[in-house]
Amino acid sequence: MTPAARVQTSIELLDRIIAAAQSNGAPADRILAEWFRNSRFAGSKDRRAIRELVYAAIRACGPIPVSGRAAMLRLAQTDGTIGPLLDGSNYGPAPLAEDEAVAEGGIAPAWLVERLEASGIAAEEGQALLARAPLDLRVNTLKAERATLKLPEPAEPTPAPHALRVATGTLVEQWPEFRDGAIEVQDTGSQIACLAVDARPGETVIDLCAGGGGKTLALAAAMDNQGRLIASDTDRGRLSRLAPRAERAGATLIESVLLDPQRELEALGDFVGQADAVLIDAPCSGTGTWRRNPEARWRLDPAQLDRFAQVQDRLLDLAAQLVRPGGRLIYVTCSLLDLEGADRIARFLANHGDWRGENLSLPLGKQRGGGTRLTPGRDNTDGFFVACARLAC
Ligand SMILES: C[S@@+](CC[C@H](N)C(=O)[O-])C[C@H]1O[C@@H](n2cnc3c(N)ncnc32)[C@H](O)[C@@H]1O
Repeated sequence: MTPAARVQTSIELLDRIIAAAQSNGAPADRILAEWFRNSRFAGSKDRRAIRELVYAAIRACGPIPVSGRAAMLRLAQTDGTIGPLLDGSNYGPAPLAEDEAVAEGGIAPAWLVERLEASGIAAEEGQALLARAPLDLRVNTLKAERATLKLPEPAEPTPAPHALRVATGTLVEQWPEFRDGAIEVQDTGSQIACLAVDARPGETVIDLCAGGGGKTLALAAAMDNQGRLIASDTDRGRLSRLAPRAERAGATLIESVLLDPQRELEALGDFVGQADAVLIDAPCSGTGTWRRNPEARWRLDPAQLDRFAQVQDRLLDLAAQLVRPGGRLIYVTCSLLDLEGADRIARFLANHGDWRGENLSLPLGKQRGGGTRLTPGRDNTDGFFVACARLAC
């Protein structure tokens, strides 16, 4: 493909990504993967260039752009190589017309920027939300140790005890160490959220919103396969991804429990008042993960944020019923908004007099309200809010 054809293809893909964001359709990654699958004429260099152009254009626009071309024109204001390619050549984009729409820049739509600022995320912290995310691994202590593990490419330790950082784009899934379960891909922030659970061998631990089990696997390793580890979720598809991952990781203690939405306690009845710890990795806006999913900024609205907060409150109340006297619950969201972090744990503690907030001592992050917040700017992790509460004995 010519460089101009790559730009035009990126514009067309951006149109699809914008339409999908407006209709709650497929995420950008899936739209790109599908196009690559169906466009055999595009070689690996074309694919890499198109992916980079598309993501750079998404990052360049704050609010949702009116069109892919408007997004590309925005990017052209900072990337001088694009303008000359708007030349009307075969398969290339049409030349620039007078008064063409150029998308607005910025970090996010204005209402969301306001919410972030009110939550203490502005200036450099705001810019960092759109940087490129590093690629972190967790060494699975059921199979290996960070100090002695040999990997095919250089890897640097991060402040999480089992984490290693490798060059972004490294195809770790092809490494024998990945296939053998010695390593998992997991952001350092996510690993630190698991540390907050302080799961011990022999305990009964519930990972209430386990999804595909990213955190469950870290808890299994912390428990050294001893005790009971319940992985529950309402999403059958996500939960079904856990079993093969657990097998690869040698995590043998995990019990998966599919929950019925609104009737979660029916499947978890045996655990009422029994768990030493319940992790609530709650569904949220994902504002802390924009480095990986920058178009997620275009999918949020204020009503949706309020709905997330309601679900988070419900899950906190539900989890509290599962904890034994003296046990703990750990509340986590990958959001930087106080509405989904400090405000939620404050409400929980205000409504449950027999629970106390507990300070966490974590290798990264800074106190925010009744919890610890990790941010892409300060900690170079995904953004997380993590809080711990303990039930009186
Ligand atoms: C942030 S994701 C979890 C990610 C996962 N813990 C990991 O580390 O990979 C939130 C999960 O909550 C689940 N969820 C939503 N509503 C739920 C409910 N009422 N009970 C349990 N899980 C729920 C979603 O299906 C989703 O998998």
